[in-house]
Amino acid sequence: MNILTFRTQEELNKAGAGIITGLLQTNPRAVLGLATGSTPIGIYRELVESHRQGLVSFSKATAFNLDEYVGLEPGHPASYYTFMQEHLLGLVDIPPQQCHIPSGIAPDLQAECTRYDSLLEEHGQIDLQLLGLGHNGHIGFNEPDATLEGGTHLVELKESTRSANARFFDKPEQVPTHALTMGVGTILKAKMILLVVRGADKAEIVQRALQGPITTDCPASLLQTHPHVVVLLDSEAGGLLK
Ligand SMILES: O=P(O)(O)OC[C@H]1O[C@](O)(CO)[C@@H](O)[C@@H]1O
Repeated sequence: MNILTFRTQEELNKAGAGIITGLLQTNPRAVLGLATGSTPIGIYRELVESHRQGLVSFSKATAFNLDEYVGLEPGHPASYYTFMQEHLLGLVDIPPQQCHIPSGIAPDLQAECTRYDSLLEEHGQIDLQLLGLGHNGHIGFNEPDATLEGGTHLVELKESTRSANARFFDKPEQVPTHALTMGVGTILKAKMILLVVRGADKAEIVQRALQGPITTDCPASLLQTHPHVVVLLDSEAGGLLK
């Protein structure tokens, strides 16, 4: 595991975008696993800028998003579909048919999970999986539990996750109770994982995830078993590392 700590958000954003740009320059057909939340926004901003400057193209890449809320139409302002359109996918040259995200409004959610896994399977391995980290150690929406799922599945969100994400909604009660998420098995199958964490409020979970016991109580701790993880931290998030 390669842990890099940055003094400024700008340096961190440029480093993250540089890794993704470098991958696309050597492998334009790369399969990217993408994340939502506040954490990747600055990296996406840098990628959009690099694309504007003609330094990187997404035209042959494929994107798979980690997760989506159940019950939100793609056009809902807080859906992860909208998030990705506004922050990256709608701003670069990736064709829409190469962008995938689970549908949270599918009439049969189990069938939707199976469809998403089949699509992932067809594309082989994800080349680079970008991840943020939940305060409770979740990756994607894989919440702490006695067991974790390998493939895409329906998850009931923890109250702490719902309140952490309430800032994206008008009222806290509008935060959906459930989501579809890629499983930990799919995440760990990626060739490379880029975990990004910012802020003092995540320093404790960063320490547990990267240096604590490997346990399903902290899903991100399973990343310790992966052969190629790069972690980008700001100095606050890395403040409790030993
Ligand atoms: O980056 P944030 O907003 O702190 O969110 C943390 C994590 O929770 C999620 O929003 C749930 O999937 C992730 O996308 C994100 O990595």
